[in-house]
Amino acid sequence: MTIPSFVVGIAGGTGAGKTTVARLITENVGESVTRIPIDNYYEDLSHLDLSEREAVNYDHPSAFEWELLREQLSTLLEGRPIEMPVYDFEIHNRKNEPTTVEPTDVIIVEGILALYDEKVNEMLDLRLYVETDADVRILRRIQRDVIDRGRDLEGVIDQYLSTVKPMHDQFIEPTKKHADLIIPEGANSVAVNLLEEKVMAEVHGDAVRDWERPSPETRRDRR
Ligand SMILES: Nc1ncnc2c1ncn2[C@@H]1O[C@H](COP(=O)(O)OP(=O)(O)O)[C@@H](O)[C@H]1O
Ligand SMILES: Nc1ccn([C@@H]2O[C@H](COP(=O)(O)O)[C@@H](O)[C@H]2O)c(=O)n1
Repeated sequence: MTIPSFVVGIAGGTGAGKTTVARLITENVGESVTRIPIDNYYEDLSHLDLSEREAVNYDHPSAFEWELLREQLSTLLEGRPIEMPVYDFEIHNRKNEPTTVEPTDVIIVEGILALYDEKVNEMLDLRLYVETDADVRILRRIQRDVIDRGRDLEGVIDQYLSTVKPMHDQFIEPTKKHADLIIPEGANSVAVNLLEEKVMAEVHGDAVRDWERPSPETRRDRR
């Protein structure tokens, strides 16, 4: 049984480079890492038809099933496997079959609101916020949504202006204050190399953890 020793949260706006950072910092540690994309914890919307699901605001915190994420994360932290839901962006819903996820030394929790929920934050050993300019992010998003997620250009633009951008400003960007580190320009190589070394040290058991998370009060005092 593996009890995870290092849980990293990676938040940031759409297209900021969260998935890329997660991939790069873990690419040399093989199977010792588990990635938990919080997209998989979008609420089950099977009770809605496709056109209703298309109209949902997927950037609002209420779109996520936080209780399930908390529960499954703490199960992994106890060294037990979970049945993680799997999300399908083309149908705006979970797939029928979940996937079994075993606990590993390092766990990466990644998504636009990965630093939003207080209870999830408490389970994170390291909180990262990936920050990339909005113009770069929207260009990346258009490309990705049209090519990989089966969307049309007009729909991507409408969604960006009506929900993605306002929710980013209201809910996602403010979670930056919970971050231990802010990574500018997404996958910048200096930050990626440092974090990769840290992840490898955790996996090989020679990591030195000499920090203690400051309480919210101490953080405020430091400003
Ligand atoms: N530093 C970077 N330079 C160039 N392209 C990048 C960089 N980081 C990410 N990308 C590209 O931008 C797109 C979105 O990145 P991704 O990591 O999926 O973002 P997120 O997970 O934050 O939505 C992907 O096509 C990825 O290859
Ligand atoms: N059915 C859905 C669900 C989510 N989205 C968008 O995905 C974005 C989050 O994923 P990133 O990889 O970009 O971080 C989020 O901004 C949602 O708008 C969607 O379009 N459709």
